[in-house]
Amino acid sequence: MSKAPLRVAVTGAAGQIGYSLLFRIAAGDMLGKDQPVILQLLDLPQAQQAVKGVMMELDDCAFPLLAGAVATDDPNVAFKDADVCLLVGARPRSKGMERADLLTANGAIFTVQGKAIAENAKEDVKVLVVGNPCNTNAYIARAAAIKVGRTNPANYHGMLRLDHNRALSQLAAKTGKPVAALKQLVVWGNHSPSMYADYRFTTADGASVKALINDPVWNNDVFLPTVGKRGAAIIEARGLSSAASAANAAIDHVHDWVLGSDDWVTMGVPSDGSYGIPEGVVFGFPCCCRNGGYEIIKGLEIDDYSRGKIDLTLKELEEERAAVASML
Ligand SMILES: NC(=O)C1=CN([C@@H]2O[C@H](COP(=O)(O)OP(=O)(O)OC[C@H]3O[C@@H](n4cnc5c(N)ncnc54)[C@H](O)[C@@H]3O)[C@@H](O)[C@H]2O)C=CC1
Ligand SMILES: O=C([O-])CC(=O)C(=O)O
Repeated sequence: MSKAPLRVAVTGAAGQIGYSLLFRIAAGDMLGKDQPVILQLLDLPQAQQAVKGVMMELDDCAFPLLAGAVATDDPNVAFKDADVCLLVGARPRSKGMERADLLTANGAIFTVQGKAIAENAKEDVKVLVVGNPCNTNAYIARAAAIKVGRTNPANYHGMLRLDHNRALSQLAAKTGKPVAALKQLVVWGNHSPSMYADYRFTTADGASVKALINDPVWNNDVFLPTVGKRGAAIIEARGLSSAASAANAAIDHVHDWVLGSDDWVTMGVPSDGSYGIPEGVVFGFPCCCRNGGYEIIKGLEIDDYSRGKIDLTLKELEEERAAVASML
């Protein structure tokens, strides 16, 4: 017997990431090849015609798993009974624009959407914020949702998976090992150049990647800036932000959260106080997923270098948090 469809709400459905994301969700890449889905697409009134066009193309793919699709400009309709919400819609950073400028522009959007999710979605809804600045937008949506109650505050995430995947790829190139051989990577902190991609625990076919590379100068001067500034490098090259790789990372994040992971995955999750990160701050942590839930991996040793990096990215998040405090 086929499974009952799950409802997936996607905001910013007419945007670039939306265009890379929706077809893969409908093809079963996110929730499984046996899991029917209903897409609930939210975008601004002026983008509704474009969303209709995307829906026409979804029709034309004749996806066997696509059990329905609706388009709306009303968050209460988009999030109704949603099992998963992907909050992609936001004002994207354009060439030369600072992330800080995005904070106020996006704060209002995520207050409204957090409230609408808490009032309308399933009680165990899983929410992933992609729209930047995604950690703080997730923090805002979670704060608005907590005021309503009903949903699980632990289920409001920000997306660090693109940073994780970028770091994996750089490490594979450096070590000459296939991506699939690399295990136990973590990217701590904010989805911004301040993030700290940490391969001290990473193994390649069981061997220590840190020992294989054995090059702290490369780590500090090449690896971390390359991963941290990759988004800006893509914008510089394409004139547009990274859409296909961001969509891929969103699919990876939700896929592993729902279906489980056999390796560590980096997720931007509300801190439970682990590693000295204040409770509630949405922070990139090493996680493992099972039975539809996730856990922060505890007890990893934090050396002085790492503590410095983690504190730096936390400081940035604390500043973002202070900047939006009056909106909450
Ligand atoms: N976390 C991550 O790793 C990454 C995040 N991003 C972020 O994702 C976001 C989306 O990027 P793109 O798809 O390239 O942008 P885009 O500009 O192509 O699309 C954004 C869409 O969101 C819609 N939108 C704006 N406000 C909305 C609202 N209040 N409700 C619903 N829809 C709304 C717009 O009408 C547009 O269709 C940006 O904030 C970008 O910075 C991009 C890449 C990676
Ligand atoms: O800065 C942006 O808008 C794009 C982004 O987050 C990334 O590619 O990491």
